[in-house]
Amino acid sequence: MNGSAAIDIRDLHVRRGRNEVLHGIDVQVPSGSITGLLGPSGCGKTTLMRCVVGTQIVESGTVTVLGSPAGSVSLRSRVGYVTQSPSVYADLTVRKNVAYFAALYGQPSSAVTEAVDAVGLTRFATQKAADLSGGQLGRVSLACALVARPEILVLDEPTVGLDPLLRVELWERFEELAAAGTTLLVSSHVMDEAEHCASLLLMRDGYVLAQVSPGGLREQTGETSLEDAFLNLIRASHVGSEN
Ligand SMILES: Nc1ncnc2c1ncn2[C@@H]1O[C@H](COP(=O)(O)OP(=O)(O)OP(=O)(O)O)[C@@H](O)[C@H]1O
Repeated sequence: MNGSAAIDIRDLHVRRGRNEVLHGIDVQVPSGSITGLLGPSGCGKTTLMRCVVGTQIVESGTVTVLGSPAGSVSLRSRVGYVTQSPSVYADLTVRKNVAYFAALYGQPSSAVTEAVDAVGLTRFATQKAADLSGGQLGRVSLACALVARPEILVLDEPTVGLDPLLRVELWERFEELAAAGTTLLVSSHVMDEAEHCASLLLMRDGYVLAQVSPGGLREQTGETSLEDAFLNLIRASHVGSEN
């Protein structure tokens, strides 16, 4: 990690429908490392990611990405985003889906092979996306983002529905990307995945309770399990409690 912030979020308030769902978030995401965004369903992880990629209307505050306001045209090829619902062309094969994005971003065919391999879909490269399982479709989406070789990768629950071996392999891939300088912001509600992250953003009910390393979280709470440590932090924070 080189120490500078790739993403700088200041006093961010976001409203969705009638409710404020992010309540003054202040966060700096370090470049060239993996930051895990963790918290229970509905706490605001996707909303925060949408702010980073510039697809969310914000009420107030600032989101600066690689020195520019989130959503700037200049960031389009520099920031990759993989949503929870896969967006791929059903009538194209796995390889052609990825090749399409490679062409958009001027990447060679070797990058296509590499991206398909990185998500464990080499065996399915010539299969139509329409004939894949949900988890496999998600991986095609991921390969489409990887092939562009963005400086920042924002991944919303990329390992949901994957078998344990593939999950481990994907996290290894994320670690390789971070080691090569890519900044990854990865959401999950599985605490054991937190172990792979250099920094954790622990969210609850629209607040960031802490930004801390896995080791720091253990130290701060005196717990050995990250799951227990997070619970400990939630109990201490009173966020979401009625009194
Ligand atoms: N389109 C919408 N209109 C109104 N409220 C919304 C909308 N989308 C999300 N919300 C609300 O915003 C809050 C944050 O949702 P968000 O999807 O960011 O949570 P999350 O942590 O990503 O959840 P999950 O882990 O289930 O994906 C929730 O209370 C949710 O009900």
